Amino acid sequence: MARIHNLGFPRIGAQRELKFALENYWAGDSSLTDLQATGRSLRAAHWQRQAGLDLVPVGDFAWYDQVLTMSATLGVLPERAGHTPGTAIDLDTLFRVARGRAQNSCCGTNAASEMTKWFDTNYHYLVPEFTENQAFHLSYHQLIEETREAIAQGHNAKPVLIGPLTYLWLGKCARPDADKLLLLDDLIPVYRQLLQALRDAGAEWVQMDEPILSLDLPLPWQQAFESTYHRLQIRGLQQLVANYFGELGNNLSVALQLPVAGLHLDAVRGGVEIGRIVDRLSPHKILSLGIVDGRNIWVTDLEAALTVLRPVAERLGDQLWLAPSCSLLHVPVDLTLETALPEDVQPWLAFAQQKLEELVTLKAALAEPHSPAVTEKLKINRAALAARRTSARINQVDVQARVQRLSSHNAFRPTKFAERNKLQQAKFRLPLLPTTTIGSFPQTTEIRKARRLHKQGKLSGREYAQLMRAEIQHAIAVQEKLDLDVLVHGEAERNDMVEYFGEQLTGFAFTQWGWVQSYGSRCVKPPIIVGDVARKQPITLEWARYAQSLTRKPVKGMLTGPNTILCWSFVRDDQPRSRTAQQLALAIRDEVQDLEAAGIGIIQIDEPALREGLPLRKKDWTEYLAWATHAFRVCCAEVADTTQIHTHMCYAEFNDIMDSLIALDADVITLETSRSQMALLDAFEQFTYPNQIGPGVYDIHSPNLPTVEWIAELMHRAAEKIPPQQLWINPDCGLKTRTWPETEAALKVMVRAAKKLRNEFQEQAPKQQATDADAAIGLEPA
Ligand SMILES: CN1c2c(nc(N)[nH]c2=O)NC[C@@H]1CNc1ccc(C(=O)N[C@@H](CCC(=O)N[C@@H](CCC(=O)N[C@@H](CCC(=O)O)C(=O)O)C(=O)O)C(=O)O)cc1
Ligand SMILES: N[C@@H](CCS)C(=O)O
Ligand SMILES: [Zn+2]
Repeated sequence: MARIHNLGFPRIGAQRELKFALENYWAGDSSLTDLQATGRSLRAAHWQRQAGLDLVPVGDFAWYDQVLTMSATLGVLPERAGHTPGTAIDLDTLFRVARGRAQNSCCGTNAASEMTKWFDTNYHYLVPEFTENQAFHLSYHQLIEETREAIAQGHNAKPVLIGPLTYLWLGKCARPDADKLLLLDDLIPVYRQLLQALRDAGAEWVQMDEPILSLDLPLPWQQAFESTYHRLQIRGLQQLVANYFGELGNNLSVALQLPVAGLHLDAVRGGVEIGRIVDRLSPHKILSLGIVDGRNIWVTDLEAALTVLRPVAERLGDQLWLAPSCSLLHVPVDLTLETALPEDVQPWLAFAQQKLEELVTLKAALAEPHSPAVTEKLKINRAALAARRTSARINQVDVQARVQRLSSHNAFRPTKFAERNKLQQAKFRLPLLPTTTIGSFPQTTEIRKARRLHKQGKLSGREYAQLMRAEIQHAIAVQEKLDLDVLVHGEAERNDMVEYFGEQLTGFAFTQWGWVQSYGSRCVKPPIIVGDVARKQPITLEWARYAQSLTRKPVKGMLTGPNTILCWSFVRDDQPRSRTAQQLALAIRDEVQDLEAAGIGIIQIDEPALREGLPLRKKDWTEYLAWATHAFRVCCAEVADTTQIHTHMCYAEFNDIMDSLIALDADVITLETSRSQMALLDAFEQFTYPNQIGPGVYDIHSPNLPTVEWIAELMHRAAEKIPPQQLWINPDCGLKTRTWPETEAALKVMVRAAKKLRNEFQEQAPKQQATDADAAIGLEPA
């Protein structure tokens, strides 16, 4: 009989219990003992929820991030966080690595570790930092202790580890050209030590996550797999190597030849490979099929799944395991908590809990296909799928016709940037190195409370709008006082940059408890794209108009781009993503045009998820980038030459998509660059990026205050790569997670640095160059 297991359960808690426990602890409002008690009770509850499975995961619980836990386990923490190599690690050290340490603490400041996207998800991990002579030591025992904890509670515990090759791949070396594979020899003995300890704690199986098997790997990395896993064999412990997020592709032979007891495949994204793998699987090896989608929230088509599974079960018998395609970290916990979803939509959905129940049904259906319970479950599933297929909620003929008309033109702005730039400079008359921010200002407790009361009906629409207008007024006043050049309204009215837009569009559904961890204690509640998308009414217009009415300086209109709405929502799976992106683009275009007509001359269309949406395999890039950049251009192709379009991106590497960034043809792009100390700009230099760039000059995730000297240093580095006439000065990203005092203090420093640099750059420039530059930025020649 097939066995069922899970790759990972969401740790944050159905009601974000871990988030609140962490934030209380960090604020000094609760003790470490309280925090640990919350952790223990969440783990126990989550294992209990999974008790119907044959094996439950351990190690999916992390205090901040599972990659950080692995780094701590292996003793790979930066010394600046107070870690002495070779010594045991405590939770506070872990948090210092993740969050940095503010200036006012007793021991100076330290920068947080860099955070970046976990494959193509909206989850962010902390990048392991390898030193020149990195040594590894088993330094942190959370996984071992939790394995004992689960076993003591009567569970068949399967510890989950990030495999050594994926772990190395995710990290960065002090010397960027260093060969990380050289670290393997020292790393493997510590993995062995860990595996032995897990076996001694009572584990029979471990899951070694190696999702880099979904990537195009260089040959030495492919070759390293077999010998690594040979060296990791431990008597009495069976290993399941798990690949997810894609097909194995040209890593298929590598995976099949691994000297391990089992292999997990992402059968949702890599379903085409099942036949080939079953045919070549060594006898006695376990094949775990990730048949239930761990990345989306639609119910599984159980009949279709069984059609795939039956012949495999026939061939493999007990050696077949069933699982979700990947960890359920990326979906909300429990659909049964939802009380406000449309009645017809609810049966179409499955969250983590329901996905595990689907596995139970699939197992039963393979074992006893004709049992009344199975027949009933399949009947309910069929009915849900049929109702969704034929629902009137899905189709809007006029939206589809509009998209149809769109597909034929490429949506480039007719006038070249160089010409637009002159016109825009003449209009806005901005100084050299204009200053701006990325959009959001602090989302204070008062703002969130007001929104909660409004949602509960305890604060009227008028009262709520009044409070939000007061926030806008405050944000504008602060920015004027700081003497920023291009202002923003501050996004006070938005719960989230994606959910907020979804709420104003047709075709979306929303959850109350559908929280998914984004990083650390921060969560998002992705809206669900159920049907065709269109704008119901203007979305941001009144807020933007109000903000602009308060100042003579330009206020940027602030929109979320179609690709980002797509990536950060749960998307429909009944049409190509590209078509949904086109529908979203038309909706955003309507908003852009309304803003322009209302006199908003600068409009930012955020696309931080453009890079995240990139397929993991290069062969799929061209097609994606063509439709994604097209969707962006659709939003702004028809604005006047004098309307300045900004875009913003964060948490991404851009080297490999520079052509596409250029193809967006935004007048200004603002980027997160401070943590890489402007290294991200190398690609912009190399490709002679033609338009304007605002490289982020300070990290908004840290409460650490930047200094004028540090910002000046970064901007000097930027100016070595990009002519100063093309540069803006801004923070890395939005300021919603900061407090007002931190925000004002940091921006004050930023503006001071900008003024200092302006003088410097203007003095340094040779006369002729200065004249050209002045003309380019709209100043009268001297
Ligand atoms: C830019 N980023 C974003 C990503 N994805 C998005 N969908 N949105 C993004 O902005 N991915 C990449 C990055 C990730 N960065 C962040 C940064 C900050 C957060 C964050 O702060 N999340 C909040 C939740 C935000 C939200 O939706 N708020 C709602 C509901 C607030 C709430 O919890 N209400 C409570 C009551 C609170 C009270 O009374 O004080 C309740 O309803 O019970 C809102 O503002 O209305 C978080 O708290 O984690 C996320 C990603
Ligand atoms: N405008 C958004 C972008 C975040 S990526 C903000 O400022 O929060
Ligand atoms: Zn950002």
